[in-house]
Amino acid sequence: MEKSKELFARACKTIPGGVNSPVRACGSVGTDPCFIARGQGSAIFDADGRQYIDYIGSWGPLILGHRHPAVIKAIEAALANGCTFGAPTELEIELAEAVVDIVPSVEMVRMVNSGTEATMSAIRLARGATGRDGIVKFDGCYHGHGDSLLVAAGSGVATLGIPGSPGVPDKVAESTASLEYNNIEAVKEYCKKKGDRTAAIIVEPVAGNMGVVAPKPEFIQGLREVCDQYGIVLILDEVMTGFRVALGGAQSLYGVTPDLTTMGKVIGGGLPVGAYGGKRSLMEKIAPSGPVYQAGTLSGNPMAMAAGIAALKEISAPGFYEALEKSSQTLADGLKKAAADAGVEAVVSRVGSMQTLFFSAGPVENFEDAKKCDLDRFSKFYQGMRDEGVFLPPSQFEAWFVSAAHTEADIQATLKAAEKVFKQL
Ligand SMILES: N[C@H](C=O)CCC(=O)O
Repeated sequence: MEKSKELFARACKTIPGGVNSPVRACGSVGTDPCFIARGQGSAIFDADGRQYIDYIGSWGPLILGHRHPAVIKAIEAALANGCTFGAPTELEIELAEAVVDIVPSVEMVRMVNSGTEATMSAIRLARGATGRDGIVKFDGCYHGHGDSLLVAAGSGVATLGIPGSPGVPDKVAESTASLEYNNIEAVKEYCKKKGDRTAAIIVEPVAGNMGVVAPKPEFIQGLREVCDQYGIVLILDEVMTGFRVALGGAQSLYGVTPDLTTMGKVIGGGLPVGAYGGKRSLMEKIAPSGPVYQAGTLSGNPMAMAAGIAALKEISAPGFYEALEKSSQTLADGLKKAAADAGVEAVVSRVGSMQTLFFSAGPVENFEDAKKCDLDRFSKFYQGMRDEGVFLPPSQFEAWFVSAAHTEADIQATLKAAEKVFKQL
């Protein structure tokens, strides 16, 4: 028996579904997960010793690839002083200062341990600051698994085809409205009726959890105007896009200034870090400087802070995003050509180093478009690529991530594999 299969059977006995996050199980693409033994640069190696070119990148954090020397060195140096203290350290200030320097809308920032924690805390802050309960999100956007935000969510919720989750009280779900992504008119209509009861509008400025869907400029910029009109807190959820689509995140690409930004993934350099930050007047409402409570035993963990600082330093180097854009574009253009040459209807939707291949004849602009794509074809494509040594997210409702560790040879090998697999579809 293969080692991955053996490990999966063993995991299923003690871990629900055999995994610690549903999308890893690969059930929707009709296969079992690969158990991973190690990673290096753009490559990962499974428990059976097979090597893959990795486009999951731990779902986004690994913009520098696996085991980047600067990140490893920083973690080792922090570890030498101890794992955790539950008391402030200078490293926390350094990471906070780096974030404030890079993202102009963030005047103050609080570190947490995950993107979910960041969005949950930002929602609480918006409710506490406005005295309102209502939240607006968008169909197919995913903001972690907090109760208020699982309504019509993307990512694993979309992959499993479930509308929400049992266990979320109706009262909580009722305070969240989910509207169509990229439809600013729907937001204006909603706010005419309920704007004065809405605490926050939260959005992925580039959707990555229904597959990658770019925002229409009038949508993303229109949200700012609506929030100003009704006194609503605008939260850009940049857990995926922050430090990813540009150094300053999607807000710098689209020229939108949010009240609050949620961050995760790249900010931790591969260790568990989330953060939320924004206007000083809002952030000062957080305990202990204000009444909105939020805390964390391991928040600001020294190893995680050190990894984040090292990662942000690397990605701030001149030319970093230009090089990433070049390899991402080569991959996207090559995939489009390979699909067209094979007579396969496909759309590559890309913003920077995030992209998704949709099996669709037309553009994908919202969750409804994404759900209409040929998911069966996606499953076959996924399996074919995996057999060829290319490790893609096992769901169309996810983003592929290109990292600085992907070489021209990696991209060309991926395209060669895709040419072969498209022809088999
Ligand atoms: N799309 C999710 C996060 O961004 C994928 C990660 C997970 O659910 O485990």
